[in-house]
Amino acid sequence: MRLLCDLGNTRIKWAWAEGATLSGFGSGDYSGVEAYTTRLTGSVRPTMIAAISVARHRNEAFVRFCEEQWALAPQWYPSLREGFGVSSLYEPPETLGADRFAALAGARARFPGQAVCVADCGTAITVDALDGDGVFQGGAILPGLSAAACALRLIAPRLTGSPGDRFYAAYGRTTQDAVGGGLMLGAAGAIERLFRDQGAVLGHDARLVLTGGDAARLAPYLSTPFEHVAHLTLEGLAVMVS
Ligand SMILES: Nc1ncnc2c1ncn2[C@@H]1O[C@H](COP(=O)(O)OP(=O)(O)O)[C@@H](O)[C@H]1O
Ligand SMILES: CC(C)(COP(=O)(O)O)[C@@H](O)C(=O)NCCC(=O)O
Ligand SMILES: [K+]
Repeated sequence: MRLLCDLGNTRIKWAWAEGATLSGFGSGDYSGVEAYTTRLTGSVRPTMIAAISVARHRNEAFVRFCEEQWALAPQWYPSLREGFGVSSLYEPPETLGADRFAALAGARARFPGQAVCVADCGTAITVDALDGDGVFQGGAILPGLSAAACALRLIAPRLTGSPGDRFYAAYGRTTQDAVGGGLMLGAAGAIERLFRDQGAVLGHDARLVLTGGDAARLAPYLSTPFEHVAHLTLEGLAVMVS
């Protein structure tokens, strides 16, 4: 079995792949001595390790871990101009985050021939336009929920706390609720606006797909129809290795 890993800025996510079939999904953060390693230690030896990373400073410890655990070096999958059904208009194409490219490859495989807007709600939120011919038309990057909360706290220390798991209205009556509503509705509104404007290059039958660590938390705030695909980036990486 292959081990697929996605090193994001907040967390590493992984899955085991047998062909296109994924199982054993896991995730871990980078706290302590790279806390994720305790969850992967003792796993069966993968036949190969495929990885993408947008957190270059985490790569060295990851490579060392793979070497010590399984005597294997991960194979890295960067963004391409062309490949796996995706043709990228990003300039230069290799500067597109590898997670964004993999998610597009995942979208192409899951929804062949269809226009898809991929909203990946992680450390950053990326909203990417993939047309029905597989052309990546471009996208947008904005702060993710935790990043936005953290930035507010840093610059305006009275704005403590970060959004919890309950539903926030647009009319918060405490600082906490006002920040919670602003962050959640702001992010959801931004995704919907970007999706709407991407209609100009995607056509109006495009589908909206949400993925990433905050997708489930943002889902109740969207009024546009969408699909939640929890592991789209790893699905794309599975396509890229097979
Ligand atoms: N167990 C968790 N640990 C850390 N963040 C989590 C967790 N579950 C959900 N999140 C949320 O998911 C976001 C990170 O999403 P993720 O897609 O893993 O990001 P990245 O790919 O940038 O590392 C965080 O900003 C946080 O709000
Ligand atoms: C935009 C990102 C920071 C998102 O990363 P993430 O939130 O998944 O950690 C990452 O895809 C990245 O570093 N991209 C490189 C810049 C670009 O895509 O233009
Ligand atoms: K990501």
